Amino acid sequence: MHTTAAVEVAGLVKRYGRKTAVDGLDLTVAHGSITAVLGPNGAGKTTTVETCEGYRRPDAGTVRVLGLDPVARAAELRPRVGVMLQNGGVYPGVRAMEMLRHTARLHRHPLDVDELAERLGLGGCGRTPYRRLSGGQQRRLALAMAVVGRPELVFLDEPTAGLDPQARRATWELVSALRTDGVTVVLTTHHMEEAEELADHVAIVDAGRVVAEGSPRELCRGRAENTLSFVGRPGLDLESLLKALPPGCAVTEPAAGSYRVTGDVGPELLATVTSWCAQHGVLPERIAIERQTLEDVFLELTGKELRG
Ligand SMILES: Nc1ncnc2c1ncn2[C@@H]1O[C@H](COP(=O)(O)OP(=O)(O)OP(=O)(O)O)[C@@H](O)[C@H]1O
Repeated sequence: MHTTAAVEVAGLVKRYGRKTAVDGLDLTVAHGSITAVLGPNGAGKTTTVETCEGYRRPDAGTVRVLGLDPVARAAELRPRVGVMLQNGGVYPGVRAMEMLRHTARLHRHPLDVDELAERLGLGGCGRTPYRRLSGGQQRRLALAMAVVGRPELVFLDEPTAGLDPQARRATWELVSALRTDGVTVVLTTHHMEEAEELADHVAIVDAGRVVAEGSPRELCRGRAENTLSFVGRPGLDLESLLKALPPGCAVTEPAAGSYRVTGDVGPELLATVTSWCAQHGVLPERIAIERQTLEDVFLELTGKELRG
């Protein structure tokens, strides 16, 4: 059992000159989980991740990674933490597989390099110099380098930016497999469906702070826009239906015979409503479900206008 979190960020402040990039950010990442950090351009995601990686010193607040200070204990953390930077960090003339083999040799028990390359679709470009790889190939190589040493924790900064659908799928499978192996993953992304598909925990960052967090379902749950509607005979006993529903739900009949249930709309709620209908001899027609997606929640929290 772990007694501390894999990553603990408390009150982090980071400034570049007069610009405050991170402004009192708190984040706790549980061991063995996948945490997605979302936020508009310039929200402070990369700065936060780079501080956790030990590349930047906090101006205020504390950062602990696997219980250690990432700057002071960088040497201890290096073999335990995998890092995928947004921009390569690879010498441009080096061939892809040479780079991966070199990185593998720095670790005691690396993954099988050829298998990993094959899995990420890098098999065909192993002899290509880094600078001639496509943007997507460079990202996949960076991902391979981050995980080849079997780290306990990996930071992935926009791992699927610019990837085609197949490569994105392969990346998702690799990230899921890391969780199965007990690896903790922290990733930043602009793809809401990526966070919904992969993340156990999502932190939405805006203007250098976490403005909302929770599982994707928690973040979308319980909003007025989550509704289940159906049509039945007019004048159903709304109080009786409400009693059957979990706490936090509401039922209305906005027009005669037209019903609206709001709350945590999921499979359980649908089953409860239809079973109540069956018990009361009602055949619900035109059942429709509307749920807020993570993207709706994100836009609601961070605004719809473009940021500079
Ligand atoms: N080295 C730097 N020097 C000066 N300002 C910087 C530097 N790096 C980042 N910034 C500024 O700090 C703010 C946060 O940047 P950061 O890269 O952390 O955001 P981000 O959320 O990762 O954005 P994106 O989604 O565009 O990658 C931005 O306003 C950016 O312009």
